[in-house]
Amino acid sequence: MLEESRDTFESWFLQAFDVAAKAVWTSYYNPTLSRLMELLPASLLKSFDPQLSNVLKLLKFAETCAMHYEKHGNTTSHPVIFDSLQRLTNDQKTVESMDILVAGADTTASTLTAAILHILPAQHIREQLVDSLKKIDFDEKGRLVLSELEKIDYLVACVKESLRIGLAVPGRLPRVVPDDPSSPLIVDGKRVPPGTVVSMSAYTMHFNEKIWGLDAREFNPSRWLTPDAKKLDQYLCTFSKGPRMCIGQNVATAEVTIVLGYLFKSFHLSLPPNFERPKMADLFTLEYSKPGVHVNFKSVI
Ligand code: HEM
Repeated sequence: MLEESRDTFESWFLQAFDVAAKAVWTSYYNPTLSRLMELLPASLLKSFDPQLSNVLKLLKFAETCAMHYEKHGNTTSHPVIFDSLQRLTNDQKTVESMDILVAGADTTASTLTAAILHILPAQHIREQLVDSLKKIDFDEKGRLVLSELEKIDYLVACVKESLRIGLAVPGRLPRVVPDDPSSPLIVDGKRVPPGTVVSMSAYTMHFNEKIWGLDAREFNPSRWLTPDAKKLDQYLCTFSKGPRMCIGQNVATAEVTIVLGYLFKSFHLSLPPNFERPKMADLFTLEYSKPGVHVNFKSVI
């Protein structure tokens, strides 16, 4: 993917995400249209919108991954997701593969964009982060070890604050109230009938001043370093909560920790003088307008 374009991060893979993301609200609010599209053959769909061919290519890619496992089994030295999906039909395996590809890419990228956007203009935060990273060194293979990075409190605080303010999935996540008389859903003293669709959002939770204080909308990693900061963890719902919460949350947190650690240890990063903040749009995941965030890199070594 990185090799596809020399000067930009454009790739068919990411274009497929853009098209799929834009279709999310159509399928939410116009389920009949999205059901109709499911019935149409791929060739016809492509003639409606040529960009859809990248989504179909992504689906094909997911199918190839699932079929590769079917034919060869696990060819790696570690467990893979398909080991746990053996009860599913081939179509279901393809959809699960697609789910993981889509769920894990833009969300993590969006969180890192938020981190860069907030850390670079705030000199005191940037300097404190760079300073905190002096506690560790690259290993003999030039890598930063995750378990060592996780011991750097200020980096961990920056990661948590990026997950909070970046809220890569900002909107409401619907749930159906179960029919369980032993544990009815009571809100403000009123019983919500079973079958009702209810939802809450990371957006309302993460900007609630009663929880985070008057600076709820500011990027302030230090809020995670106070003596009673542990209690804030329960209000961080970037990955949702409960049985359907994100299965990739540990991978995502590790990725953000490693990338921030690596970037701020290896480079002097700065925003160009004519920098303009990209616009944000809630397309189920939080997307930033093109061309994204341009950053000046200067090697530390
Ligand atoms: C910062 C990065 C990420 C964020 C903010 C995020 C957020 C979320 C949220 C809020 C949900 C719940 C959706 C709902 O309740 O309807 C979810 C589900 C999911 N996420 Fe993530 N995610 C991230 C990274 C990842 C990664 C790296 C993977 C895979 C490697 C992943 C795989 C999944 C899957 C498969 C689900 C569906 C789980 C289910 O329905 O049981 N996510 N994610």
